Amino acid sequence: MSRLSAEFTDRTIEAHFSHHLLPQTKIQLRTTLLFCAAVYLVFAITDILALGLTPVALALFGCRIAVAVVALASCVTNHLHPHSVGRVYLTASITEIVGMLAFAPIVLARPDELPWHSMSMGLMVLVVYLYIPNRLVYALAIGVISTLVFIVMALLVGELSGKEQLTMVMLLSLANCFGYIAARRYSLIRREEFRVQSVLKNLSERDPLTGCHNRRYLQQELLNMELSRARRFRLSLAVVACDIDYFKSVNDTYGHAAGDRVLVEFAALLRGMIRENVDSLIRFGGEEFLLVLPETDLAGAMHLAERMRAALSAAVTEIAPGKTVGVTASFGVTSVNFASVVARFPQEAVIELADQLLYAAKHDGRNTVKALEFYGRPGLHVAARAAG
Ligand SMILES: Nc1nc2c(ncn2[C@@H]2O[C@H](COP(=O)(O)OP(=O)(O)OP(=O)(O)O)[C@@H](O)[C@H]2O)c(=O)[nH]1
Repeated sequence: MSRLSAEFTDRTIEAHFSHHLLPQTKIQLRTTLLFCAAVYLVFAITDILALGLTPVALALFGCRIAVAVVALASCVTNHLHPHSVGRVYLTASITEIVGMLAFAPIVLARPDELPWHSMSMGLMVLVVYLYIPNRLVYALAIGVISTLVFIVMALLVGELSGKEQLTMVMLLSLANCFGYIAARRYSLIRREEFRVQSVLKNLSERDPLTGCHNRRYLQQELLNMELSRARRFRLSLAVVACDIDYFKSVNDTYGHAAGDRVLVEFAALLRGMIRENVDSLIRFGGEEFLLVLPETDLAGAMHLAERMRAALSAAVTEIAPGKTVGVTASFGVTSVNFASVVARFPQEAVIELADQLLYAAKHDGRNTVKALEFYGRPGLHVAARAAG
């Protein structure tokens, strides 16, 4: 993580983190902006008390209304673009800048009350760092620049003694320092929590040897999610079960470490042939893997399985310098087309069929692909029929 900006140095991880927090961030932004806008308007009372109901006080009220309108527009923009993280930061920054700009005429119109204005400025700076959700670097830039502008203005128009000027500068500098340090600490803690959560999630969902998803993830999340999606949009979903042939003899002949190497290479070969972020590869157990292929019909899945089978039988794994081993695999392929299948069935039924086909391929001499389409009948009757 970057020490200055308190963000992940890897932009992809940072984007993932921001999207993960987006719903919470938006609620926080809306609440804070509306609250700050209300406070800004209520403080018009101080203008009227200081200046009376004069045109200047009314002009200042206009500035306050402008801040409230920008805050409201920010909330509406974020509501209309629910998935944009960039827009959240942009609207937060614009509102902060407008809020700071609108403070300038108030200070200029009421120069006698500079100590109070300094206090308000300190509070506004803390709000920028700690309460309005924004990137820390933007908050830092807005906090520091507006503080400098305020100090210059105060020195030019105010009639503070040297001692008071020094106190004001010190207090506002401290507000910036404490605001930045606290916001940075908070930002780092939240990212560390996210990192730990991601590591734990990864550990519970992935197989440590091959990096593939594990059976638990398949059964508790993935398959259910993909089946529901395919059913909702009336799409095809294919499942391919594959298992290395005579894998026990690899272990027995070359040792367990060589067997592990073969498993890793096998998984890498399968992973290299599927669509990134669309298809999923699961280590189902031992040397058996499962592929879940959304929007894929039986012919497409069979074609892919056949390409995988051929690629594997042509490949070799280096298990020691200069020593290679070649393996083959058997494949069971099934697909369900929700454009025609309306019956509900337990998710295990698709895996069971792919598994049965895999063992049929083993019986048929191994290094082969067996495929059947899976379909259901009304009344929860589930059956399978051969493709084509
Ligand atoms: N090296 C290694 N071996 C494993 C792992 N998981 C399971 N195995 C081995 O995989 C082998 C599976 O053997 P079998 O179920 O008899 O299957 P096979 O020898 O591949 O025979 P067929 O599947 O019938 O072609 C066993 O020897 C297991 O110990 C693993 O993570 N690493």
